Amino acid sequence: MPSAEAATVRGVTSGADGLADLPPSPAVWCSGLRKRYGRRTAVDDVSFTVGRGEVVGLLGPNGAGKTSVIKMLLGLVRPDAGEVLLLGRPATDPRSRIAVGYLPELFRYQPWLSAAEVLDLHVTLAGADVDAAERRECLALVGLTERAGDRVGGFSKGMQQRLGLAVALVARPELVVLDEPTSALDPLGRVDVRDIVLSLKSRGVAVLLNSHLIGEVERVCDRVVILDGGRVAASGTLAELLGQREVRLRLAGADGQAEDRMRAAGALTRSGDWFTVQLSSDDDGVTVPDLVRDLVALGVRVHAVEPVRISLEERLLAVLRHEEPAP
Ligand SMILES: Nc1ncnc2c1ncn2[C@@H]1O[C@H](COP(=O)(O)OP(=O)(O)OP(=O)(O)O)[C@@H](O)[C@H]1O
Repeated sequence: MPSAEAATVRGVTSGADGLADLPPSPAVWCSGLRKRYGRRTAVDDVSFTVGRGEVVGLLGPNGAGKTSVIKMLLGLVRPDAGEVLLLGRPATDPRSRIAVGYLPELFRYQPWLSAAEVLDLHVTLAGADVDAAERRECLALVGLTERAGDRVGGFSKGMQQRLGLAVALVARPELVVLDEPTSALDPLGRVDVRDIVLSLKSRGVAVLLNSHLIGEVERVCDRVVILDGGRVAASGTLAELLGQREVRLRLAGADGQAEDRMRAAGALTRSGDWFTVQLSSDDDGVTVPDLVRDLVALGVRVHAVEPVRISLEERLLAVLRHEEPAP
């Protein structure tokens, strides 16, 4: 039983004083989301969760339904069916969105206001207690310190997207929803967003990230939900989706005994001083460390240990081309 469920059961069975043991509600919980536009089904029976402090990537081709799902989560589009809980409250309750930051796919801010004034406006709208120093820090985080007093009407698209990110972050959210946050950003800006997402995660803030930049998703996300034709085509942790199929070892002094030990871990191939061991799909994560320990004990010098797994891009393409069964 997953630990969260176990904790829930503990909390319920241990009576009133066990309430403190209850795990916090997920940042996002949605079940059976469905949306049709005319005769077109945009979203069909979509369910997933984003845990507290978890970074979840939403992937899928154009028109897969990613933005429609995000809008339904945030109450911007009414689902035809399904339920949403945000930070433990039904999404139909406006209070569910108090601690949610959102960067929309299409962002536009009041062109007559300065960047600092846009932030002030959003702090007021959120009813948050964020002092002037913290607002300045937020603009600094997205690289807009120099432009804080400039009118947004004169901003480039990338600068407006950076401002949108500051708007999403300024009221100290517990959940941040980013819909293609780097679509207008230069490579440095993309790295900034990656760092910001990782820093949110380290502070326990949950992030739902919709991005076509698969490398970005692979670097920052704990879990991925792949949508295709409005449905969840695959979902899971990166380890579940990508697996660890092989390990490559560069060894010196590997004799027959060392090769036998490697064969015990999986099928072995050799090219010079590189050895590749195929791992079994139900490997519980101890095979490689145990193997390295035993090789060292046999007097082998271990120069390199490289896990080999498919990239998220390869996995995504395989799922979308129906080449592999979805996990
Ligand atoms: N307001 C709308 N009216 C009619 N159809 C819509 C509307 N919004 C979305 N759709 C349709 O719903 C489907 C899903 O669109 P959505 O924008 O959710 O996809 P997406 O996965 O975010 O795509 P992209 O990666 O191109 O941004 C598409 O077929 C789209 O044409």
